[in-house]
Amino acid sequence: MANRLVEVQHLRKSYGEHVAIDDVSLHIDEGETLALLGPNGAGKSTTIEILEGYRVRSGGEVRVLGEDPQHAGIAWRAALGIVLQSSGEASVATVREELRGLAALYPDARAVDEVLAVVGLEEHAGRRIASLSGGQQRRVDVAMGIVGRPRLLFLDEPTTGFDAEARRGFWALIRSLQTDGTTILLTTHYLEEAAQLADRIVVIADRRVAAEGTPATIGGADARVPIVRWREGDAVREQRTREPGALVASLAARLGEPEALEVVRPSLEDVYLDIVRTDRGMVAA
Ligand SMILES: Nc1ncnc2c1ncn2[C@@H]1O[C@H](COP(=O)(O)OP(=O)(O)OP(=O)(O)O)[C@@H](O)[C@H]1O
Repeated sequence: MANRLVEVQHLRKSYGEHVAIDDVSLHIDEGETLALLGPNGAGKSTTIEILEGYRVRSGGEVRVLGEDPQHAGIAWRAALGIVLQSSGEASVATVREELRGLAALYPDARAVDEVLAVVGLEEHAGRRIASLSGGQQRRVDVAMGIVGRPRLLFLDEPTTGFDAEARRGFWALIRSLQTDGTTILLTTHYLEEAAQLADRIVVIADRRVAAEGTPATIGGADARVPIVRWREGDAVREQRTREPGALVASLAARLGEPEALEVVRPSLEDVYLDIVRTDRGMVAA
């Protein structure tokens, strides 16, 4: 049976009168990457920071690496890698100095040069962190999260501010950590990122888990039914069908070459938006 590194049951957190999360249950098995998705303010950072031991929960059960984060000690913390949503003040130390200092605190740290190469910061190793661009500073955050060779890595919106090429590079980095067996909890607003990296996805909306599944199955089979779209006179027509080929053939028989014909398979982003809108009681577009 898979080794469960994270187990959350009926988690609840309120800030005074305001209930931020009401009933969140999820788990992560060793070696898995779980993406936690949800609209702004849904409670993703709150959930992650409770798992990291930075916030005190109001109710429910939480086990991370077998311990309750509220009472876990320094050895437990050394097994975690944490990339917070914002890193706060940028250090005046150089990238290499900062990583060396941090690596010295861990029992089995990665070599600093290896980490610099992996996050693509070799050429900037001698620069002060405060002088780097936003995307480069984010890579430093990721480097600091992985230098201790964590068993469990928390990535809270890690690629915000990355350009498209840097984001692809980051995905390659995460894949290499996955190959090494690192277990990862990721939050992101980039649905393509979740589709690329996650083994499983949990969507939080309206303070609860609204959906759970793999990138290919979340939202149910009906959410993936292809849409055939074409123009007929002035009107754009569309029809959802499990047999798009047959529909296209019948359109071609009736109309000749149909204008503006396309067959669209809903992306994870389409499915996610349906889940979130349905949860808010809105009619899915
Ligand atoms: N320290 C705090 N005090 C009061 N309310 C808070 C605090 N931290 C978060 N909240 C509230 O709790 C809710 C959940 O916030 P959280 O930051 O966990 O959401 P999120 O899903 O991470 O959002 P985003 O995608 O915007 O980062 C929000 O309504 C937020 O305003």
